[in-house]
Amino acid sequence: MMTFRIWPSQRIRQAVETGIIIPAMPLAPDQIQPASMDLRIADRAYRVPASFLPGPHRTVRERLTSLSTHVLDLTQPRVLERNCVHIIPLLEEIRLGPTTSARANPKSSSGRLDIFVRLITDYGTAFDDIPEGYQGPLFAEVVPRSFPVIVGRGTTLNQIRFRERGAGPAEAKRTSAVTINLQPTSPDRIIGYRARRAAGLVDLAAVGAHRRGDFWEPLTIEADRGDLVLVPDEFYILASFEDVRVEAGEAAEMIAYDTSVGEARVHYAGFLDPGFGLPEAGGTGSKVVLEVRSHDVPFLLEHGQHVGTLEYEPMLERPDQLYGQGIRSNYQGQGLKLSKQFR
Ligand SMILES: Nc1ccn([C@H]2C[C@H](O)[C@@H](COP(=O)(O)OP(=O)(O)OP(=O)(O)O)O2)c(=O)n1
Repeated sequence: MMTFRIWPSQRIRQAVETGIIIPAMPLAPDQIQPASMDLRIADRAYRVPASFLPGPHRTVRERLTSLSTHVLDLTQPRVLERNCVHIIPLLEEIRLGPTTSARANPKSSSGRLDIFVRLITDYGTAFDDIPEGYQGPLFAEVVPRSFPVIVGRGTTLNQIRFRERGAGPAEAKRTSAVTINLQPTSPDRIIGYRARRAAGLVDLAAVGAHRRGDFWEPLTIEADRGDLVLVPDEFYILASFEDVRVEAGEAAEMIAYDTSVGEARVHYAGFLDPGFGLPEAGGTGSKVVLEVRSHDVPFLLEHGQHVGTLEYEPMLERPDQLYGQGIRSNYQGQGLKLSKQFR
């Protein structure tokens, strides 16, 4: 029998002190979150013609030697262009013990900006999954989809969660359904946003500095309508119908419901912190943001359609800080919210 438990913030901090996590530069404030650590991009971005996995016999650097076509120096702010694949070494290396594995996911802000981000490891055969005992560097594959973005050394695009295997009775994961809201909940009747084509650059460091109307078209809906036709390949930000609540002793991950049926992909950011949506951490009424795209054909999305499932996992210990409590938390208590770069 085996149990799996997620490392809380204090355990992650300890792992930095004991050399399990090796940052190339001192950690940034707020880098350690209640159940995850933000990963920072390092000095260079390698343009490659296509996404890849190194496979069991090669390191990422070996693969880059033959695939890289151009190198961007990230010691100065640089533009990552839309639909170009970049491989970027991260400032954090890890030396996991034999009972620790890890999983990465885009940060909520990356998802909301339609930046496709996946983690790659040496000898990796899957994206975002780091096997038990992995020792080595970490890389991010980064593809901005809707907007070109400005990044530089230290920008955080994805995050890592550590999972400890232990003895004990296996527990079934608690799950809950996430459905789409297409009913107006505010006087402006806005239920979502569609990314504008040919908008400007988004500077990821410039929080609150971008006018939302320049980048996003608001979508309003009549109370008696309850559906929305998704135009193929357009990007939409919508919100869940459900208020979400993650208890202090658990963390959650959002999994796409069924990518073959639901043309609405819930694809990107999926980690929810302990305390997200908890009333005592200021989270009453927190919704999850759903990043939606239709492929190939126009698709009729309906109010209440099941698009994702939240899987809850126990923490190893209660984290010493919860989401929304004394830490920079941009999305606690949110309804429908664009990424923090927009005002
Ligand atoms: N699709 C998603 C994914 C996450 N969240 C919420 C739950 C998370 O606990 C919270 C913060 O997620 P991240 O840490 O990934 O977000 P950022 O680091 O971008 O923002 P913050 O500065 O608030 O930490 O956002 C959400 O509403 N919708």
